[in-house]
Amino acid sequence: MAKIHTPIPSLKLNDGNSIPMLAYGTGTAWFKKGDESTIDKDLVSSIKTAIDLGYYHLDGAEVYKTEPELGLAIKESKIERSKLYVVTKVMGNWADPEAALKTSLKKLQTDYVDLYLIHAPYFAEGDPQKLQTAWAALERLKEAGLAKSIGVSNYAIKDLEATLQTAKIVPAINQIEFHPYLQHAPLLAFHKKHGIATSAYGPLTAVTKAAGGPLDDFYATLSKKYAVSSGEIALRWCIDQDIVAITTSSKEQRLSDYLRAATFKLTPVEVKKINETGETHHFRGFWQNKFAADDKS
Ligand SMILES: NC(=O)C1=CN([C@@H]2O[C@H](COP(=O)(O)OP(=O)(O)OC[C@H]3O[C@@H](n4cnc5c(N)ncnc54)[C@H](O)[C@@H]3O)[C@@H](O)[C@H]2O)C=CC1
Ligand SMILES: O=CCc1c[nH]c2ccccc12
Repeated sequence: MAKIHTPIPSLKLNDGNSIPMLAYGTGTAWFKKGDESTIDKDLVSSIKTAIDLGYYHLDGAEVYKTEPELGLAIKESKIERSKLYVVTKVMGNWADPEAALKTSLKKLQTDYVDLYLIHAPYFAEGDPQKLQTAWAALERLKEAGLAKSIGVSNYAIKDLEATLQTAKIVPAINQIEFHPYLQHAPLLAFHKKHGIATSAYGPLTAVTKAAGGPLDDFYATLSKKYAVSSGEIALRWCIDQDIVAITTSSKEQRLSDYLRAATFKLTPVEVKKINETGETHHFRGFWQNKFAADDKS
C-alpha cells in the first residue's frame, strides 16, 4: 500500500520548474566514505529510508563520492524517477562540465538531473572569464535536457555579477551555508533582485555545531509553543523565508521528526526575532578559509 507522506512545500524557480523545500543531503556521509569503488551499504539504506519517509529532493555532488549510493538507492526505492528531485554538482571536473555530468549520470543511474550546480567558484581563482565559460557549459547542458535546471553554490555577489555579465540563462538557485548565524543579507537581496532562489546547507547549525548561542532560549520557547524540536524550528525558519533547507541524518527518527517542519508556520514576528537575534552572532561551519572576506556580502 502506498504510504501517506507529509506534503513538503515546493518553490517555483525562475525557469518554471519547482523544487521541494526540504531536502536530504549526501555530503555529510563523505566524511566517512573512503574509496568510491566500494559501496557504503549503510548509506544506501539511509537514503532509501529518507525516500521512504518522503524526502524526494536528494542532494549530491561528484566530490562527495556518494553518487553510486544515491543511484542505487534511487533504483532500489522503486519510486518513479519523475517524482524524485535529484541534484548533483561539479567541482573536480570544472574544466569539462559536460563530461562531469555524463559521469555523474552514469553513477546516479539516471538520464537527467533536476538541478546541476557549480559546487563553488574557487576553481576560477577570481577570473570572471572562467566563471563565464563554466556557466556557458551548464547552459548547454540545460539546453540538451541533461539538467532540467542549472545553478551555482557558494557564489558571492561578485561571482554572480561576473556570471550574469554573459549569461543567457540566470542561475535558478545559489546553494549557500545559511542559518541565523550566517544570514548574508546583501547576497539574499541580490538573489531577490535577479530572481535567483536560495537553498540552505547547514540549516541546523544554530542548534547543533553552534548551539549555546544567543538563540537557544528563543528556540526553546518556540519548540514549546509548536510542540516540535529546535531543529524543526530551524528548518521552518528557512522555509518561511522561501529558502530551501538541505538537512541530513542517518537516524530515521530524526529524519521523520524533521518532516514536522512542513506542518506548521512561524509568524512573521517570530521569523524577524530569529533574524535579529541571529545577527548578533557569527558562525561559519564550511569553507572557512575561502569565505572569510565574503561573509559580509
Ligand atoms: N554546497 C556545499 O558546499 C555544501 C552542501 N552541503 C549539503 O547539505 C547537506 C546538509 O548539510 P549539513 O551541514 O549536514 O546540514 P544540517 O545543518 O542539517 O546538519 C545535519 C547534520 O547534523 C546532525 N544532526 C541532525 N540533527 C541533530 C541533532 N538534533 N543534534 C546533533 N546533531 C544533529 C546530522 O547527523 C548531520 O550530520 C549535506 O549533506 C550536503 O548535501 C553541505 C555542506 C556544503
Ligand atoms: O559540499 C560541501 C562540503 C563537502 C562535503 N564533502 C566534500 C568534499 C569536497 C569538498 C567539499 C565537501
